[in-house]
Amino acid sequence: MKRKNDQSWKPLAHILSACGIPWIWYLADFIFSLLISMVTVRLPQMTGAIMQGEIFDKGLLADYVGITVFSMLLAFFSTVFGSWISLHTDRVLRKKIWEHFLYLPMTIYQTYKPSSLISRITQDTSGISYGISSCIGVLTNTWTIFLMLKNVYHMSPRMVAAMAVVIPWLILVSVVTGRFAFRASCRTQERFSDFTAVIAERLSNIRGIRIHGEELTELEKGREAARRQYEADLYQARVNLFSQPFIYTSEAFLKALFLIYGGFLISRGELESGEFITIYMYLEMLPVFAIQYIFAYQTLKETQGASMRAGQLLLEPAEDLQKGDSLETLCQDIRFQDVSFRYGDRPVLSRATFTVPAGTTTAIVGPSGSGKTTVLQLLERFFVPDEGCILLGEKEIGDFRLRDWRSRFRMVSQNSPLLSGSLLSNLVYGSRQSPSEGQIEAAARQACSYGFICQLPKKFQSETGEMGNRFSAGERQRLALTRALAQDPEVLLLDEAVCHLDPVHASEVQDHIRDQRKCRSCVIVTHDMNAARQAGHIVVLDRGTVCGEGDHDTLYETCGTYRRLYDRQQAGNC
Ligand SMILES: Nc1ncnc2c1ncn2[C@@H]1O[C@H](COP(=O)(O)OP(=O)(O)OP(=O)(O)O)[C@@H](O)[C@H]1O
Repeated sequence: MKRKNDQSWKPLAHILSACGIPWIWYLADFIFSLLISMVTVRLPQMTGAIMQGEIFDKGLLADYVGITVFSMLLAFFSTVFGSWISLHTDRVLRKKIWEHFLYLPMTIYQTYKPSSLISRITQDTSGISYGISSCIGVLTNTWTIFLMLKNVYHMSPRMVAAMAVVIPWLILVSVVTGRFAFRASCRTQERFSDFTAVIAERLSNIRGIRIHGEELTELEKGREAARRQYEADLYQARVNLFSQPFIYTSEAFLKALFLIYGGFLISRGELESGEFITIYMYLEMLPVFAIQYIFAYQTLKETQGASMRAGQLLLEPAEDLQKGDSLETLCQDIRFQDVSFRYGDRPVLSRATFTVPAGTTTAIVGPSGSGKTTVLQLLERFFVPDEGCILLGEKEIGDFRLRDWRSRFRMVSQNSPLLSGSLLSNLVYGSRQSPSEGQIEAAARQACSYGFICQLPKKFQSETGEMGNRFSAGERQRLALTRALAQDPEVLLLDEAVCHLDPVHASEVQDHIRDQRKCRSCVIVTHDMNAARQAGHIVVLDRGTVCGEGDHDTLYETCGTYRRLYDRQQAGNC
């Protein structure tokens, strides 16, 4: 990962080229702006002519009024059109970034806190569209200045030469203030995303805060994040404050230079008074353009800052769900062969070798933290082994099309969050062909959720609340099981899938699942040794290594870890 303050333009360039920005509309806006420029340059010329004595020329006066009204109308439409394009660009960028987020590999979510990514979509996009508009403004200004200089050249070539003197000063001011603006923008973006992350994480876990009575601690954390945000905002304000003297000095410098020099040329008879008025009106405009240049450079640097993290994420390759061989069915054994895996620098699995036989229930048992859930994550291909390989028959599972592969599995985990929406929308979530009402009802009966769903006033149309928080953990687990069973996957992955259920419901659900398991492969991760005992095949993990594999009787005889886990639970049950 690159340094956060790396002032590279690559992420911005990537965003601009890859996100489907509506360039054709920007081109139209640009052409529109050029038209405005031509009118803007024409008006001072007409004013000069009128002041030079052509006040009684009715045609000129009518033209003057007409062009003034026309320029106002153009400016109005240009503003409306420009705002619309910016809003449209925001929408396009948000869509693209969201799409990319959905397909980023899970390893990226190991690196970035998901909640810190929120502002990449909500805030940074506006900075980028604003930057594009500023660039168009710069091009239009350049064109306007060119037209002005051309007109001034016809009136007095010496004035044009005088104008050229201030350009290096403008460049210097732009570069110096722009670099500070870039740093300030990076800092503000980072702090804003940290602040968002802190608040988002706390709000989604508000119950936990109340349960533990940690309101004061969290208040302090929120305050700290707000303080850091305040510091960054203050820095940005200081940069703006520091820029102002530079910017206004350039304006004063420009005006003074031209006025003095213009007056000098008039006194020598090298310039007409009407021409002087035209040039003076241009002079009045020039500092405004100069300031726009300076701010445009600043804005561009801010845009660079805003695009840095969103762009870097867009540069991360997304998972390709379509690449690889198609997979009709999973009717072969899956074999882990010398698989080693680490989260960052934390080793989790070490040369793990075992088999998940097809059409059988495999239980993965072992002490807490031994790597059981990680095995399921590797099976789902959320991660890839660092060493070794996972084979389906003779082929590496990475060779199969990811979309095909994942569609064969359905996982129910310890925490089975639902998405906000109706119960029904959650139960059909992820199914390629929506299960029929009958299938859903049958699955709900097997997962023991049918009873409590029927008691809800709106039954299957009931709202689930954020992350399903209108249901208890046990109910959420039963709903997650209902969803998995209704979708009838080839392989069920159950990670402590009944751990939140009371013993009656747990054993009822387990009985139903056991009946189901007869016709499909199932991998269960469990601390319930009685449930594990009933599995056809058991894998024992201890601190990331496989220390036993086989059925209950064999393992009880040969594997010390298994025997200890089993005996201790039986003793606890007595
Ligand atoms: N996303 C992660 N990032 C870093 N380390 C992780 C991550 N997930 C798990 N770990 C670590 O990897 C190890 C194995 O975790 P895993 O969840 O696979 O264990 P487990 O056997 O399923 O544990 P449990 O029985 O407690 O659910 C643990 O030490 C855990 O702290």
